[in-house]
Amino acid sequence: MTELAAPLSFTSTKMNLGRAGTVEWMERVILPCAPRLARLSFFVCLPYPLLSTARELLSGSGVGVGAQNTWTGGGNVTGEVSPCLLAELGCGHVMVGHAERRNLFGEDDSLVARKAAAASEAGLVPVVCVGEQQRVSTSAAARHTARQARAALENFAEDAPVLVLYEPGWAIGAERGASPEHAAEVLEELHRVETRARARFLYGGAVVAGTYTALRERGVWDGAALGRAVHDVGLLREVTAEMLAA
Ligand SMILES: O=C[C@H](O)COP(=O)(O)O
Repeated sequence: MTELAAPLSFTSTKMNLGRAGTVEWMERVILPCAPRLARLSFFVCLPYPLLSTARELLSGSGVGVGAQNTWTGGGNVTGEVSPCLLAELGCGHVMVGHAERRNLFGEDDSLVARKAAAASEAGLVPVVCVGEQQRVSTSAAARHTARQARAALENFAEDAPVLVLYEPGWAIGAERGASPEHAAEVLEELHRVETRARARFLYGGAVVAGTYTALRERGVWDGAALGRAVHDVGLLREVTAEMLAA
């Protein structure tokens, strides 16, 4: 069994906070929790225009900065942001293939694969997001998710680090996330198709205190992505304490 010293965690603010809101949130929630967040190798994925501000604010805190999306390289693509620029701006990670991008912009596995490869070549760690959009049976979810991961990482460098985030679309913002049993079966399938030594597996979707422990009891999860759990300092302390103790 693969064991990690401490689980990994991150969050994405999506488009929910402007500049002032992001600064306020970081000062009120992230910086006070920074010592424990650093133990979780925590990073925040932000809209492009806020990356430099965040880098400055979080400098020396141990909390990293990541992007929510990227493109497949550089060149003449109006309106996109290359992974090389993200690396230059100090990002360590970039999300690719989030459920919302697949849903709203029709991003498919082939595009996600090209983005992941380009991100990795630029020195970023891609967070490859996979998961069923609608509620389906556990076996169907496992097959679907494993197929997405296989396609996204088919030509990915064998020795490069990658985070695979299982985040079922239906669990995002839902009252409850996937049951540990459901997630465990999906994870098992993900481990079967993705065997790179430096691949790490995270769960996301309605994560609360207790989620990570319940998942860990049923499989080798390397961490969890936090959404609503990062809105409030008390909640974040609770969830991260539980993760560090798991
Ligand atoms: O994109 C997914 C979110 O980060 C999950 O958010 P949530 O934990 O509030 O459901």
